[in-house]
Amino acid sequence: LVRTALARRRHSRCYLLDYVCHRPCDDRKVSSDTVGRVVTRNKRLGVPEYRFLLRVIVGSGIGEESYCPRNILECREDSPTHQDALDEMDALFDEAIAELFLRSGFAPRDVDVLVVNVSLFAPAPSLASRIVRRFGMREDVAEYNLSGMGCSASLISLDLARRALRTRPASLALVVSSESIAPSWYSGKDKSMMMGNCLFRSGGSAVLLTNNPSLRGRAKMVLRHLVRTNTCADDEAHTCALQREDEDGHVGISLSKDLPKAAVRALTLNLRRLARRVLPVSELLRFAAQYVSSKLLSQSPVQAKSDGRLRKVNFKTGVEHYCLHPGGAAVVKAVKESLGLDADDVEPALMTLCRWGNTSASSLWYVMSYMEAKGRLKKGDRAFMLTFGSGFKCNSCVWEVTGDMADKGAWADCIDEYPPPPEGTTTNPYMDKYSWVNQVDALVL
Ligand SMILES: CC(C)(COP(=O)(O)OP(=O)(O)OC[C@H]1O[C@@H](n2cnc3c(N)ncnc32)[C@H](O)[C@@H]1OP(=O)(O)O)[C@@H](O)C(=O)NCCC(=O)NCCSC(=O)CC(=O)O
Repeated sequence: LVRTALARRRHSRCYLLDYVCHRPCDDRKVSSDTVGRVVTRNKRLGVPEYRFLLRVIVGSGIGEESYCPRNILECREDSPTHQDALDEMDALFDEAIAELFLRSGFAPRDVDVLVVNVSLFAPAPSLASRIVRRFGMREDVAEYNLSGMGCSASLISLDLARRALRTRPASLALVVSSESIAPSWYSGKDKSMMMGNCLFRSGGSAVLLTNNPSLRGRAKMVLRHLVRTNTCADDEAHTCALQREDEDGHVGISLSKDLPKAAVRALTLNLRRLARRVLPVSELLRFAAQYVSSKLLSQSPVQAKSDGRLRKVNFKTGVEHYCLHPGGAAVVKAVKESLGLDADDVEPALMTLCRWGNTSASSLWYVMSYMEAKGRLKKGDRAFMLTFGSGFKCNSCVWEVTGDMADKGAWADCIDEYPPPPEGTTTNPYMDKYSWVNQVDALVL
């Protein structure tokens, strides 16, 4: 009985064997010139919208090297075809999944579980079926396809994959996360919906997991905890990232100004459940003692707020690295403040925004890859992954590094260029080219 229990426990572990972040072809890069052309050919927009877009894209910190689908480069953002959406996905499959098999030495027929998440594109047959066919996977592969689950879906897929593995001893799972940008360009002039065009870019990730104890020695990390939280029942939270039509009938994703606030609320709920599993007893006791003493002293909320330590656990006692969803500069800043992090902790998320943009569900794997490429992840370290997504959802997990993590991955040719020199010593390419919109009289154009 003991032996069976131990074997079951061993097989319930979830190891990360390897992962690949998609690097689209160089000719799909979105330079500031490209953005200028896309914006000015939209005849619905005028100087007030140009000024807004300039402010948002400069504030987002996105550089010159993120990627978009070909239909946008070919001036067809307003009339995408079904094939455009399929092409964007196929480019991810053919590059990232193929590289993952090549690097890991596993064959497509070794895969027992396949989970795919892409929010805004759900063709029939599914994208999961498309991958099975494209790579010639086995007839009995358990395939799952998730859509409409937003930017936090990669951890939902991870959760699904690890649960599916539990019923299949010594198996392999492939998790593919992406977002479909090709059919999702917003052409109207509602500010909350124009923001998405500035933030979201093409990307994707392919992640190989196993519960096979004999592969433990080849694993990069082991999954220690995963917690999923949603605030979907709250109206404000539910509508803060919402696909809808504007008043002229243009469809897009509207992002509310309250989104960072909703993210912090969902994060608080998530941490309530995660903290007790991750933090050392000494930190939990310290927090409990301070909480009780602040209650006994009937400390006013103002006093309590002025000394953040009274109210917050020190998360750094439980994890060393922060792999935060790069939803936008304001989202990263809100998380930084509520977790008491420093500039080093949020650098991987901000650099991911700068180089790749917000690639939705796959974003956090680019953040992990940045940390790995910088040589930050050492054996025994724990990395906290935190995602937010429409719903509203906050999902998090903690990995422990068990193997060598020294791959430069998608950052191979550029990791030394990040972080760029501090603001003030360089100029923003968008400001350089388009600051004139802040000077011209709206009536002149
Ligand atoms: C866009 C920004 C980078 C801009 O930052 P800045 O510091 O430069 O400036 P700022 O915040 O003052 O905003 C600049 C101008 O935009 C306006 N503004 C800001 N947010 C807005 C919104 N949601 N809707 C409409 N307008 C908005 C401000 O009022 C201001 O206009 P004015 O000058 O007129 O006052 C930041 O605001 C940001 O990161 N916002 C959060 C983005 C977000 O929601 N990301 C989540 C994506 S969803 C996701 O990742 C998950 C998922 O989809 O599932």
